[in-house]
Amino acid sequence: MVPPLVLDIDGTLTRASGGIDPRVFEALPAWDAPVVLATGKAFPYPVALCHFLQIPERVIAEHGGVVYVDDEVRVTVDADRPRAAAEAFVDRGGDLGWGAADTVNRWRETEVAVSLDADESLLRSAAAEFGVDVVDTGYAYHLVTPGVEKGDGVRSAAETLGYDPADFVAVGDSENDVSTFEAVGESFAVANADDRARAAADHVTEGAHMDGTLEALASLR
Ligand SMILES: O=C(O)COP(=O)(O)O
Ligand SMILES: [Mg+2]
Repeated sequence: MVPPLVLDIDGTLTRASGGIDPRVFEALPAWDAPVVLATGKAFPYPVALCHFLQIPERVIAEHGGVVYVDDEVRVTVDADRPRAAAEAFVDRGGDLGWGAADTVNRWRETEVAVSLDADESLLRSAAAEFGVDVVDTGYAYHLVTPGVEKGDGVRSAAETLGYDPADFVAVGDSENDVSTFEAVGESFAVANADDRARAAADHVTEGAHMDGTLEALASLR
């Protein structure tokens, strides 16, 4: 019997050059236990990935701001403080960095993502003023209300699915996966992971990105 999984997306199910690794389309539908996607991305992105993978929609989005498992959606926080911080950042000349349509934030319900090209010190000072955390995923900065973490989403998703969080095995790559690693029974950081994720994980894979994730999954079979 294989364990249920919590999988990060960016850096974990992607290729080094970005974009989903096509091997995901074999590995995840074939996994014989629940798979929960836990990401910093806005809610529709992991839902769409589940949809196109043809797996049940089990999603922790926006770092735990939105948890969606078994037809139950929980929005755990509002976006007021992150949006106020983002507005102050923009008023002072900052640029979120996603263009006019801003599809990165357009459907985001609980936080605001900012391009890594942004002026980091301007962003951090606006965030500090509004009491908002800046989470650096390696793919974007996220303005997040303190206390919102993927790990809480993992506990809530596990409960809905009728599992103990410790039954889950997680794979991830960055500081936004540390709370996931703390919530589950066993954790893998892929080789491209940042220092915080590596330090928090039970194992660090030899392979990077999806190679590392497949290595972790093989060790569980
Ligand atoms: O959206 C991001 O910045 C990172 O997303 P991830 O949590 O799936 O790695
Ligand atoms: Mg990631």
